[in-house]
Amino acid sequence: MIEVNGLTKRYGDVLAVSDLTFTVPPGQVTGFLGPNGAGKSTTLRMILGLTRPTAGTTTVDGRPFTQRQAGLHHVGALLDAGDVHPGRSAAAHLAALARGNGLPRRRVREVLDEVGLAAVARRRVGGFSLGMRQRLGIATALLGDPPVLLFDEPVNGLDPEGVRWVRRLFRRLAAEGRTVLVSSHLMSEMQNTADRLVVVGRGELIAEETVAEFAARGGRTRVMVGSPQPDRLAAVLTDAGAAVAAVGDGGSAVLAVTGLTAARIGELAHHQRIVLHELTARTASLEEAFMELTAGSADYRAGYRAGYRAEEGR
Ligand SMILES: Nc1ncnc2c1ncn2[C@@H]1O[C@H](COP(=O)(O)OP(=O)(O)OP(=O)(O)O)[C@@H](O)[C@H]1O
Repeated sequence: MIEVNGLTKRYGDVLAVSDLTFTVPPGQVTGFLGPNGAGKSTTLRMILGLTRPTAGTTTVDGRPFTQRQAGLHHVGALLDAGDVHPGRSAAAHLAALARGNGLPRRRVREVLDEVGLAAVARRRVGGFSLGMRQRLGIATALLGDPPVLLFDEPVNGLDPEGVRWVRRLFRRLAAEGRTVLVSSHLMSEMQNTADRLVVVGRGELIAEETVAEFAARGGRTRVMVGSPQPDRLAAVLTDAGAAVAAVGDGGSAVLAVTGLTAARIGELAHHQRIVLHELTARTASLEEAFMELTAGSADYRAGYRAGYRAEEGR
């Protein structure tokens, strides 16, 4: 179990992490999601005691990680896959870590097998692809057979087969009762892997919930409405309580409307004698729900009043 309490990190004017509180329970995969720069890496580094918090605390199984004597036995982490001496072989890199942490030599062979690098164990890491480096980073995290595992963007550089493999690995580690925290900036990577999500944006906690709860949020429907009279229509719909955003770039204006059914929008338009060219209900994907959540969907209403808020794509 990882507990993060009121965690804050300031770099000069930048508030990288702001009063963050969440827990990561054992036996589950927790996705740590947020756009680039949201503060995920900084948080992981603070959990590991590599970065000192400006305020707040983090504990691993009840104690600050820095108070743990045998680090790799307690927490395994993949932070930066590039952080390996390029002249060393994968086996030599892992053997040095095993020695330094009092781990049996056989663990090197076991984790190399586990991550599929046994055949290239003697090759210099400098010649490894990004995907192979990620696998080596995962092997390093597994080396001490720890109950708590942190992975920072582990899927970067992996091919589709690698992505499937890493998903199965995380699920198995959680099924063994371990605490697994995996950061990503893509919802699509997490929706088939994680049980729970901790979502951050601009250093702040946005949501902490199960993927099922998040999916319910993602299942929200919005209605795409095309009209040659978008300004009047948008005013009518916002007055009726809807959130309205403009979609696309010119041509026939299309509004993305949430908070009213397609039938109600049609009735309102008819009542106000506003012409409609399109009226289509769309269910948002989880990725869209995530983007909307992290972009601050509350801006939609204000966004319309200040002029349309342009959205990309549909
Ligand atoms: N050592 C540092 N000095 C100054 N600013 C930093 C430092 N480390 C991080 N930051 C800033 O803190 C913020 C959060 O960065 P962080 O790397 O934790 O985010 P992230 O969610 O991991 O993003 P990414 O997915 O891009 O890695 C960013 O604005 C970043 O520029």
